[in-house]
Amino acid sequence: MDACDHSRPYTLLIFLIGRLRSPPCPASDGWSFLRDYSDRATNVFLWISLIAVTALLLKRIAELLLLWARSARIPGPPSPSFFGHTSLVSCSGDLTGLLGRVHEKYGPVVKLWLGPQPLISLKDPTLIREVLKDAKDKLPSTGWAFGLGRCGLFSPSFKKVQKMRESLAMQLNDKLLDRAHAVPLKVIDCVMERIRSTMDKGYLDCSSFSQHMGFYAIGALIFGEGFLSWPKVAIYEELLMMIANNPRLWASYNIPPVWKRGFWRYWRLRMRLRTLTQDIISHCRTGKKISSQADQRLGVDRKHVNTDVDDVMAGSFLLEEFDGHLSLNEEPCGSIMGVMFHGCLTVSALFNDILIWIALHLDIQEKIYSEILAVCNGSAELDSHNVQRMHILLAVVYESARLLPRRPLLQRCSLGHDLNLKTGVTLPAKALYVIPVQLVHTDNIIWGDDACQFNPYRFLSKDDRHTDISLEDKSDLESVKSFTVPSGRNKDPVNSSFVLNDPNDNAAFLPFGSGSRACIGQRFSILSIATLCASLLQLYEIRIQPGSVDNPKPTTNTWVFQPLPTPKIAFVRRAR
Ligand code: HEM
Repeated sequence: MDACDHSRPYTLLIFLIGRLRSPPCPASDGWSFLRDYSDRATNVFLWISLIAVTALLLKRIAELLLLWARSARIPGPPSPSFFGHTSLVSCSGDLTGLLGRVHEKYGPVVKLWLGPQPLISLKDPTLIREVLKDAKDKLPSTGWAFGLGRCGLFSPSFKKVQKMRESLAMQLNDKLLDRAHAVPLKVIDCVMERIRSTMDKGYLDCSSFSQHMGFYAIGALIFGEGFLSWPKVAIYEELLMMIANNPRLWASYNIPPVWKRGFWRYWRLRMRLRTLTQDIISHCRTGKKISSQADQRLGVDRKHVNTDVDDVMAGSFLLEEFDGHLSLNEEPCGSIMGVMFHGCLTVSALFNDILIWIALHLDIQEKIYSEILAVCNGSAELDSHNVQRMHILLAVVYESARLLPRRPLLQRCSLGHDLNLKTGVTLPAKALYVIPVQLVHTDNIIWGDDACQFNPYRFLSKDDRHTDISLEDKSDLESVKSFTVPSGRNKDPVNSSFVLNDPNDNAAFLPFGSGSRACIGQRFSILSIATLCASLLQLYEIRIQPGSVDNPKPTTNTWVFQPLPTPKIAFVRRAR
């Protein structure tokens, strides 16, 4: 037996105290103790890690089993393998079509398995409204979609976005739309200038023209009109679109695919975009500071000023809103770039669809033109108030948004608690809920037999009867063409004949989502798109260039409306 064994310290502390009190025992040097000690410490650490990882795994397995047991009651096709329907979903490449077939067989609430994760799809409008109201979270995505970094406004957790959503929505819906012009006149001038310069050469590519309009409208909304005269605006547009056209590739990776060369190219573009965004932000801030200093010097109280200057600066108040909500660990440009991407892509896509629809339906285009003349009553002034009275035009915007929703699937999740629906169905917490918007938007039971056709009249009702008007009832709409004003009662020529139904009253109208996470830009987008359309139609007829697409008529398959072809369009100046 070792002579010093009886006094061998067990912990490092006792060892150090022992060393201080008495000289080291010659038979056991300090090193062997330290070696022994580090072995024991490593063992303890490994054991603790093993127990912690096992506990976490067991907890996760227990949660999955519970989720599995709760979801098992929801109807759906049996899971073919351990991986569930994952391969079916990825092989078909058309989740909406797959959900359509499953809904047809199993009813309005169905379940598929994505590995151990249940995906619950809902197709009934009443249930959809309930779920979109109560399920406030979204499942976290990889966040690599645009490589924006932490982006507060589009964060999955409702708690994190709630405040920012509310105040931005207030700015957009109340303050901004109260202004005379939802889209600054300067944006409209820029667009007209582009048409003038391009039309000398011939035809315009519809999608790139719409992209340009969307970019200017959203840029001016966020940064103010100073955005339009910013010297780097063209490079910014090019970069933004280069990144935006590539998102799906990077969105599919859970970790950044650093081993791919394309990723680094994407990374460099994204860094350049971020630098440019910071540049425009400081450009706007400086402009704003200069203007408010000038106000102070001149003793101007902005609240009581209603001039063009006020309009010029008003747009960039959204920037202050963003500033106020940024937390310390958030990337400063994340939310702004998020809105830039989302706003530009959605607004330009909807605008593109509207141009094509009205170019394909010249009769409707003419009716809108008559409506514009009637509402403006000879004046060229198109303010927001006037545009809100253009019911056919607004109905065309709604119908275009309905037929080709930009988000074919809405997703939600309830992180905290199960959802007990009024019908008695319980949706388990942490499952992924999806709404196949395209299926709902093309459902004949909800929208009638012409669900897949372009019929803006479905959003209009006769003033006295308030019933939906379908294509067959078109004769009823002749009065819209002539805009006869009934004597004495109502001097508003359009409202006297027809009323525009609020599309959001219909739970199946979901191009902007619905409920607690609905799009906060809906009102702004509709009004600004309608204003841009009315400004164009006031001066030009929009025509499709013959032969620019093989088949200009859009098609539908069983479940899904196919994207519209992208034709070349011509702007034919109207005779005055
Ligand atoms: C035609 C234009 C637009 C369309 C079709 C559109 C559509 C959508 C859709 C479908 C959603 C998801 C809603 C849901 O899950 O229920 C959404 C979310 C959102 N939209 Fe839009 N959007 C448009 C324009 C805009 C604009 C101009 C802004 C801002 C200025 C904006 C801001 C947002 C924000 C912040 C969210 C996230 C809401 C959240 O997660 O809480 N959108 N949008």
